[in-house]
Amino acid sequence: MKGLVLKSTGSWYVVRKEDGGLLRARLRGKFKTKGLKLSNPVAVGDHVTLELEGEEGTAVITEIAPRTNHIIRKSIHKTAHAHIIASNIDLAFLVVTLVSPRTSFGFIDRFLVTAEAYHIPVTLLFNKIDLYDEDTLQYQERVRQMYRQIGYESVACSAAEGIGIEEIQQLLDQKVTLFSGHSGVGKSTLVNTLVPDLDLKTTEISAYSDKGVHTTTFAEMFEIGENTFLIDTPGIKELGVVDIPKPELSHYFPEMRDLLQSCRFNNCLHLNEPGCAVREAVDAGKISLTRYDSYRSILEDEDNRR
Ligand SMILES: Nc1nc2c(ncn2[C@@H]2O[C@H](COP(=O)(O)OP(=O)(O)OP(=O)(O)O)[C@@H](O)[C@H]2O)c(=O)[nH]1
Ligand SMILES: [Zn+2]
Repeated sequence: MKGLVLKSTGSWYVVRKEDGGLLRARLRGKFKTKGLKLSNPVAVGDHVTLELEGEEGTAVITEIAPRTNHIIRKSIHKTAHAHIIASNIDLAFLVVTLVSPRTSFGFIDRFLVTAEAYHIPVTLLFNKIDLYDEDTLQYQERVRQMYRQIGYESVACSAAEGIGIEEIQQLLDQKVTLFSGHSGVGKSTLVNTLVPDLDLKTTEISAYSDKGVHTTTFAEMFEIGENTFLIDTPGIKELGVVDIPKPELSHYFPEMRDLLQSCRFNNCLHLNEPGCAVREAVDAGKISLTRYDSYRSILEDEDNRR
């Protein structure tokens, strides 16, 4: 039998069967995870093979289908171990706001770099546009244009006033979509506007979780329509940590990627090296200074982490 993992509660998983019904499933014995040292071999979003066991309607997970992608959180205690937050993500929505609170470009660009490294397409959702004055609206247009030019689409929306909701619903359709963003940008409000009956489904699923067992749930997947799923990652604002060697960082900036062959040195970090094609593009206004600043700031952080 095949299934889709919707939720992990420690040793038990909530799995959606192909007929839409839910099952409680667990792993048996040791489970091989190719090369990766993981604290959890099975993640939300995994497609698994199951065998029914006993009379209680529970199942055992015997196999995990290869993942198209996955996002990881490094364990704080055991640095060698990583925790897979979710897998097989078709699209990530990054909810941002220009006011109340203001999302920094540093945060946005860091998210985009990580998503590039994970091979997850991102669409930016500029929420709370009902609060924008004329100047902010114009500023927003310039910001959206900047991201559009390098390949990131965006939607201007207001969860509070129901603006842009249909457009977002069309983008979600038939996909597994991850919702991210800083606290307070309106993720919950947006999700509740998009899927008014989600609370109901949440309750149904949590009835399956073990009572009295203390576990931390990192992610949960919700079925919000035919073949359409949404992943919520409570408490996780970023996409996790990816170790990107400094000379490779520019590969994850789409607007820099095409220029890299043109730098004089093939290990160019695009800082002060002579004959740097990226610097030339920045000076010529072809690469935005905002993005270049983010690039430099991420490079510096890499220094600090070592
Ligand atoms: N004016 C306005 N307020 C909004 C909008 N969307 C959300 N809010 C408000 O912003 C505040 C934060 O919204 P939440 O949905 O809780 O934000 P969140 O991103 O889920 O925050 P966390 O749960 O902390 O991650 C609430 O007071 C919402 O009512 C919007 O489109 N316009
Ligand atoms: Zn260069």
